[in-house]
Amino acid sequence: MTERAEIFEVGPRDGLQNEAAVATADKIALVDMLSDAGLRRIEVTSFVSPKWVPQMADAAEVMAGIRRVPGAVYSALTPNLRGLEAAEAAGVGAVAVFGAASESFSQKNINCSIEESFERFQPVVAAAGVPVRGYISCVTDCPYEGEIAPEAVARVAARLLAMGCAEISLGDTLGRGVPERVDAMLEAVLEEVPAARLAGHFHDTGGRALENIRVSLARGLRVFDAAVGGLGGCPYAPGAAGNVASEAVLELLEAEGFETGVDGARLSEAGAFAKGLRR
Ligand SMILES: CC(=O)SCCNC(=O)CCNC(=O)[C@H](O)C(C)(C)COP(=O)(O)OP(=O)(O)OC[C@H]1O[C@@H](n2cnc3c(N)ncnc32)[C@H](O)[C@@H]1OP(=O)(O)O
Ligand SMILES: CC(=O)CC(=O)O
Repeated sequence: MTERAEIFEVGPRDGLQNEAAVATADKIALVDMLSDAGLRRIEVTSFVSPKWVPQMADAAEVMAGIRRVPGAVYSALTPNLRGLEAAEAAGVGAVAVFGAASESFSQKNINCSIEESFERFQPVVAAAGVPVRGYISCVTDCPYEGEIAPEAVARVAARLLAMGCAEISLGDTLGRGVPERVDAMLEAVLEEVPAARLAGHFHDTGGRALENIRVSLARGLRVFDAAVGGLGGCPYAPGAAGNVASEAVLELLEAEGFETGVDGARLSEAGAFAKGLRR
């Protein structure tokens, strides 16, 4: 039997959170195209402060407008209880808390230390009526601190797992990760979290994202975050390029013999549409 691997589509959220003035109707159309392409986990938006990320201010409207395909899970970022309540009212199928392995990035992105972030996330995980994903940003490099030690990532991963996160996504936020350091980071994290509970989240600033995915596959990971059209970036990670393109990840996974359930032609159409949303 063919082994499965999954593309976790983050284009509508990570892809568009850095793009000014994308119309709500276009965000909805993009999510619908991704559903039609066969993606079964789509991160639609973020219930965050509109002062921090104004691009996601229409989160509830986007959630209300999308066509929900049976079997597909539509999720959102929720940094605190307020975000969780709004997300659940909007009918999300899953949520995500997002921390970091770098103190400076944690402060810049969510305005608190790593330890304080656990205190904020704990009630979100406890109260959530849907599965909670835990992101860790800066798993190899931080835009403010440089290289991050694998052990720092493993410590955060262990805390998120113990808290009750269903899955932990390892984010190379800056997109400067190289296979050797990604492999060392994974070796440390796998001491704390089994591969079946991990996802790889690679930006592609340095052009090594696909190699980093290969290394992750060899370590047993089978879920990879990607953004259609290679859109993306974080407002608090200056210099970071987009997420690895979903189209490129699909090509890699198919070449490696994995079944994904994604229709490449429809994904390409969604990619062309997504690229047209860039300013
Ligand atoms: C690597 C990545 O790509 S991660 C994703 C990109 N980054 C992000 O989305 C970061 C988003 N960050 C944030 O939204 C903020 O840092 C927060 C909400 C997490 C924390 O900010 P803080 O200022 O510490 O929170 P605090 O509770 O004091 O609230 C600040 C303001 O935001 C509002 N707010 C807080 N949480 C939310 C929320 N979930 N939804 C909407 N508004 C919110 C508050 O009402 C307050 O508004 P006011 O200034 O008008 O009174
Ligand atoms: C939450 C994320 O988007 C993860 C990252 O890029 O660090």
